[in-house]
Formats: sequence, C-alpha cells, structure tokens
Amino acid sequence: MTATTSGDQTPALHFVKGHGTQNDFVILTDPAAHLDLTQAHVAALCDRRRGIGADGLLRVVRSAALVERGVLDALPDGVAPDDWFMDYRNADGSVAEMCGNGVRVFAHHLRASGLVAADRFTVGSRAGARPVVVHAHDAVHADVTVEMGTVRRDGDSLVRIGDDVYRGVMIDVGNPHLACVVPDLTATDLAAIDFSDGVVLEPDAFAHGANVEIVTAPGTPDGQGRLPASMRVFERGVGETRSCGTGLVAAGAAVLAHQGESAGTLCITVPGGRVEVGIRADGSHLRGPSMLVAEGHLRPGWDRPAS
Ligand SMILES: N[C@@H](CCC[C@H](N)C(=O)O)C(=O)O
Repeated sequence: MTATTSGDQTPALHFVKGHGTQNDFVILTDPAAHLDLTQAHVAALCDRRRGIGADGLLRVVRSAALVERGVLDALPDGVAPDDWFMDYRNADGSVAEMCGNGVRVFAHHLRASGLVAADRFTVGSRAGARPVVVHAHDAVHADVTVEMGTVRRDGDSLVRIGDDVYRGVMIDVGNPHLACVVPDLTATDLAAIDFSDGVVLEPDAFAHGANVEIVTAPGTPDGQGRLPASMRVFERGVGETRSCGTGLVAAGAAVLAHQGESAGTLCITVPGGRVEVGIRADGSHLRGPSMLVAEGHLRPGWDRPAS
C-alpha cells in the first residue's frame, strides 16, 4: 500500500490506533484518497502478527475525493462532498457499509487531530450520513453519540454456533445483522458460548453474509430508565470482536421487539465495555466511549514480503 508518490520515495505513512469498547481500528488519514487500499494490504495491516493488528481499518478521506478517484460511484444519501468520510474495511480487507464503533472513534480522531473544530458534525459512510455529537474529548478519551439511522427489521432466521442453533431477527442498520435474543440466557451462559468454529447462517438468508449477535433478555430498567442487557457478537469479515456498534443497535431493536416494543433506550454490556442504545420510530442512536491509544509510522516497504 503506497501513497501515490512513486518508487522508493514513498513517505512513511502515519497511523493512529484507537478503539470503541475494545472494537479496535487502525486509522489512516488520506484526505485526497491517494492510498491504494487493496484487500491484501488492509488484511496485512489488521493482522495482529504481521501488521499493526485491528478489527478494522478507518480511512479518513474527503467524500468528494472517493468519487473523483472512482472508489465510490456517487455520494451516499445525505453525504456532502466536503464531509469527512469513514472508508471502513473489515480485518479481512472486505468493505462494509457501516461501523458504529468506528464512527465514534473516527469522530474522536477528527476532533483530537483538529481536522474538525466543532462538536457536532456529519460523518459520511457507505450507509449514508451519520451525524455525531462529541460530548467531551481529549487526546486519548472521548464520549460520542452517533445517529445510527433507521433500523429495518425483516423476518426471522437461524444460525448454528457449535452444536447450538439460535433463532434471531434479520435487521439492517446500514449493514446486515442477525440479532438473537435468548430469553433464559444468563450472563454466565453468554460468556460460555464457543465461537471458535465460527457461525453458520442459513444459506439463502443473507446475500452478502451478516454479523451475528447473541443477546440476553433485558433486566429491570436502571436509574435512567434504560433496559440493561448483555451481548456477544461474531462479525462478518472479522470473527468474534469485543464490541460492535451496529450490532448493539440491532440487538437493542431485537430486545425491544422481544418485549413487544418498538422504541426505547437500553444500556448494553459487551466484553469490551458498555454503551447506550436508543431506538425510535424514525432512527436510532449509539452513545459510548472512544479511546485513541497510539500513533506511529509504517515504514516504507512494510508490506514487502520477507526475502
Ligand atoms: N464493528 C462494527 C461493524 C463493522 C462491519 C461489520 N463487520 C460488517 O461486515 O458489516 C461496528 O461497530 O458496527
């Protein structure tokens, strides 16, 4: 992966490493879309042994530049040419439409780096515009809310995980999910689920694969009226992660549907922390922490195989 400068003059590439409830990302700032982000390069960079290691990569790029360079055919719904665009890739190098934790970390990076000077702005994504509010931030920590858009519920489907089969709701939050609420599942049972053989979806259920969430039924509301629940997730293009923002919104909608409700606020615990999810008839939100933990440079030639 090189900047467009040719030959051995390629400059060292600056990166930032961050996470949202331990869903971790490599962030590359590339305003004019000069980087040639191939699937193999992204996979190598996200590899925890031969690269920096991450669940995904966030390229920080001007929306218009992605269209000019042919990465996008057109600007997605509501995205303006000047908006910063989160060009998201999974750890295996595949492209995904949206990443909820990624938007929180992306917005934090924009504020902390001075690329954006306001606390309210819009981030572009392949799933459309995602308005954010940065409630507080410093160089390392931030608290960010993302408007996650409409949650579309489809029919039910099944997933096999090891010897167990779970029924869930197919939910689109810009990207596809199967959110399975298991009423009698305790937090201990949830922690014991073995994802090591992956997840097997019904063959015709999802044209492009899906992320799978296993969620407990909600407990009694907390002091702020939020329903508590716990979740684990197996992400398309990654494997099990310690959190997934779009998955949390899908899980929130599934928990509410399980209660016979279509709107409400939840506080959901994942292995990497806790976030707030709000579901409304006309949209949804995700609020939670972001951390930017490191920065550095990729050495020119990092992607050449060892001789
Ligand atoms: N971790 C993300 C979701 C990333 C994309 C997902 N793996 C997919 O392929 O749809 C999140 O926080 O939403």
